[in-house]
Amino acid sequence: MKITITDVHKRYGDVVALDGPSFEIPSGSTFGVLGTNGAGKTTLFELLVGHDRPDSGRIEVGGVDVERAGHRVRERVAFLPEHAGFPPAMTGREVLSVHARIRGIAAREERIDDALETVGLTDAADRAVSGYSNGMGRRLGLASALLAEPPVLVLDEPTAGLDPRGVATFHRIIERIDRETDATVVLSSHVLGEVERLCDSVAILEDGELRAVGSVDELRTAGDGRVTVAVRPSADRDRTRLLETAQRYGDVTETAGEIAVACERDAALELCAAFESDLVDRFEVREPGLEAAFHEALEREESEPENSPDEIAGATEVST
Ligand SMILES: Nc1ncnc2c1ncn2[C@@H]1O[C@H](COP(=O)(O)OP(=O)(O)OP(=O)(O)O)[C@@H](O)[C@H]1O
Repeated sequence: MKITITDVHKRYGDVVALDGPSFEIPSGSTFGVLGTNGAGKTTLFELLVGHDRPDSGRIEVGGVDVERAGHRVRERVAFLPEHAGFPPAMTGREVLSVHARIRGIAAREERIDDALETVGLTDAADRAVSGYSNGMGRRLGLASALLAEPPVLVLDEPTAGLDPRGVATFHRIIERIDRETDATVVLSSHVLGEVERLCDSVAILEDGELRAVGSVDELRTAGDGRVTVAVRPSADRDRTRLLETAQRYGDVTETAGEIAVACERDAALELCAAFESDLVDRFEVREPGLEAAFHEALEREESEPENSPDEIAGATEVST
């Protein structure tokens, strides 16, 4: 089901949470909403699922205005909020049973079994939720969202706070939903690698404004095309020499012991040759990706002089 967002504005007192983004989310796609902290992602989702109303502008799901649809929007859109809590003494199955009854879902037992199976909680279904891990709790929230077999599924930072195994499990579930259903999945994330892996298309928000929108491939290639050469020094004492070499070829950043050089593709080959191999422990050439496109989209639109690229990068909590 296609989603159309048109010139949506939302303020909370003096804070402008959304400042007129307009874009379309194609039917059946997996769509990522990326943005720095406070960019307006959750606000957009709250409006999209009908929990709140825009001050102006319009959001349509399958041609129906969300505001006018009122509570009937729930027939079209299911939501996994960032923080979902459940009564700890209930079992997972009991939680879903209550949710299904509240929503008037037919063939409840069958739907509950299907949802539990999709999120991999069949074996834990009859255990109390108090004994669930963080990841299991998130998966139970997703199962609840799936009960109504919604044409649109909105997931607010579905993997935030999960350990790597929990993240991988969640990715597999989303990929399965993508493969096996026609649902349009809209998710937000700070993790660019996750969006790159799961999503067909992406919108980048900052300060409530749309900075970029398009398919992941389009945004990747819209970047400056530079590759990143990443190396780890064999020993800490070799860092300075490697840094001196790297700086002759491109823009250098250092994180967690890794030296990363963003440079032209031709320069990358020369740089690889210039590094003295015995000084380098690990060596990798990374193709341009969404991360570069993301930073570029934010920097291109940067208008406030106090928002230096460093500050923006520092505020994004970006990881790959
Ligand atoms: N209920 C509210 N009352 C007041 N201000 C709010 C409220 N909800 C959001 N805001 C403000 O609106 C702006 C957008 O917030 P929002 O939560 O939508 O951003 P976000 O992109 O989801 O951020 P994060 O990645 O940190 O979750 C922020 O400045 C936030 O402080």
